[in-house]
Amino acid sequence: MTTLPTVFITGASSGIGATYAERFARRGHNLIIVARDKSRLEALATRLRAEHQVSVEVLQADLTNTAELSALEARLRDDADIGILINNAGMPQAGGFLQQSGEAIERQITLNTTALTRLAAAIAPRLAQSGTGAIVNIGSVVGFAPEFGMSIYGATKAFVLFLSQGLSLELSPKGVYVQAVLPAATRTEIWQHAGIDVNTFPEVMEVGELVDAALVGFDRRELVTIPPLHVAERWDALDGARQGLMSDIRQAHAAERYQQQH
Ligand SMILES: NC(=O)C1=CN([C@@H]2O[C@H](COP(=O)(O)OP(=O)(O)OC[C@H]3O[C@@H](n4cnc5c(N)ncnc54)[C@H](OP(=O)(O)O)[C@@H]3O)[C@@H](O)[C@H]2O)C=CC1
Ligand SMILES: CC(=O)[C@H](N)C(=O)O
Repeated sequence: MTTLPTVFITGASSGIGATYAERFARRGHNLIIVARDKSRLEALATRLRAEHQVSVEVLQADLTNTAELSALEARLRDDADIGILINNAGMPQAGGFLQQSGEAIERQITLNTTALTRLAAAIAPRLAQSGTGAIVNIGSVVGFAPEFGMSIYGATKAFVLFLSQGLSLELSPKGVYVQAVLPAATRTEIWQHAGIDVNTFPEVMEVGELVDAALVGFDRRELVTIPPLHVAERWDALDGARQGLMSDIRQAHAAERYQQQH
């Protein structure tokens, strides 16, 4: 019987989520794995139970379905064994802004931001109450890069970073660790869903390397983990510039360049 917290992982039927499941099972954590494809989840669960002697529960859910999301929220609120949430499920954007239907936009924003936020909100009060636990949100370097031409996807990932920074400020004083993980191109099925041949990219990270690096950041209790960023000071400079900008915001008057010329 393990005393380690149970890890609740969304989007665990493939790619980064399935790899997190494998890595946490290897560390001896019991798991709750969530996605729409039940047979893939069951196959993963069977393998992890056999290889690592951990308990793995499968929850089939579409996170864009309000009733199914509500059931997951209730579980996160009530199950005191769950101490780590890996908010990983996400979908890419196929095509540019002009190619998006209203339904596709809503689905992507719902999955990548609303569901992620609601699941974090469901578990956070219990973790804050107990003064322990972790929330890991999977963003993307695309959230830094409007130049990449994935405006909606990138905006959802910028949201994930902002939310994680805000949650960390609010929750870390209460003992809850929040991590934003920002991968760049990683070899998973997401690229097929985006209609992009990942083999045409000059560089792609293997998913095991990505998750192992993210877990190094997790173990260090790092707030923002960007495995493909080789010069860590770049992030420090960006965040420092943001804070510098805020220190130059003066609320009483418009800046001189916006003053009417008389
Ligand atoms: N691979 C990459 O290059 C990068 C990925 N990321 C992010 O990493 C995360 C994981 O993606 P990745 O592993 O690459 O992609 P995959 O497509 O391999 O995995 C996506 C996972 O999300 C699940 N999922 C998709 N839609 C829903 C839904 N409506 N409800 C519940 N689960 C859903 C899928 O399962 P199912 O279909 O069974 O529901 C699957 O398990 C995403 O948030 C992605 O944006 C960030 C940067 C780079
Ligand atoms: C399809 C993508 O854009 C990818 N998931 C990424 O975030 O780099």
